[in-house]
Amino acid sequence: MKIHYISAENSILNHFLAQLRDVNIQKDSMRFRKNIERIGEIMAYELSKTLEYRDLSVQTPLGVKETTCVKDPVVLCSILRAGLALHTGFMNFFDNAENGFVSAYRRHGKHGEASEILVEYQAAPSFQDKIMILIDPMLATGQSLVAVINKLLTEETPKEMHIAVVIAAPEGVKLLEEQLPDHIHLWVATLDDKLDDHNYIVPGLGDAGDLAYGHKL
Ligand SMILES: O=P(O)(O)OC[C@H]1O[C@H](OP(=O)(O)OP(=O)(O)O)[C@H](O)[C@@H]1O
Ligand SMILES: O=c1cc[nH]c(=O)[nH]1
Ligand SMILES: [Mg+2]
Repeated sequence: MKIHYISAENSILNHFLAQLRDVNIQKDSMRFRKNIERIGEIMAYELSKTLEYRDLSVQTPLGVKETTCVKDPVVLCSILRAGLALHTGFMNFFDNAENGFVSAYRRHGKHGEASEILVEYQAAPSFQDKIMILIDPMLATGQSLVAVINKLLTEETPKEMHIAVVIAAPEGVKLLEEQLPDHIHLWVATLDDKLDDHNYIVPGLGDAGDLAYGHKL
């Protein structure tokens, strides 16, 4: 897997990440969603630098400008729920992209123990031979992303596959490296220290889905 750590050099991205994590600022759910969206825009821009471009002639009122545009169709696909705000940020930049949505949740056993990840809902276009960007802000154990990708890749083969996450735990990065093909790109806004006993990222930010959309039952 090719891993790209976006906050390796200082930028305004760090302001948005700091606000996401801040236990007081993050209580403002509109700001929380907006900051995830802004990070999605930054990640989309960074990722766009690695894509292939084709020539384009643009007619202006005064002449013709030879320029370039993204060569291949892009499919943005996010994992519900927490992926939605990050998805909006990517969509703001890849405005012609097709869009897909999948669900992933952990089924708990009778005694509360965690079992397998179920990927049940899927509403997505074909991504055969396209640039596929899979979006989820939190990479904790990595099990949700592995389950989703294993299901998606049995159906079709994209030209390129990119995974975009905001905060990653080392445990999740390791699982993805072990389980996913080498050609996949992983884009990480920031890498944290570890997981806690409940598989939350430390220091992380808490529960991204709940902070963006409220507590679920
Ligand atoms: O790497 P993993 O250990 O699999 O965990 C990461 C998953 O957990 C979060 O979703 P969550 O299950 O909280 O759902 P939500 O978006 O509805 O809150 C997050 O958005 C990922 O999808
Ligand atoms: O820390 C975590 C781990 C998984 N999902 C979250 O929202 N936060
Ligand atoms: Mg959640």
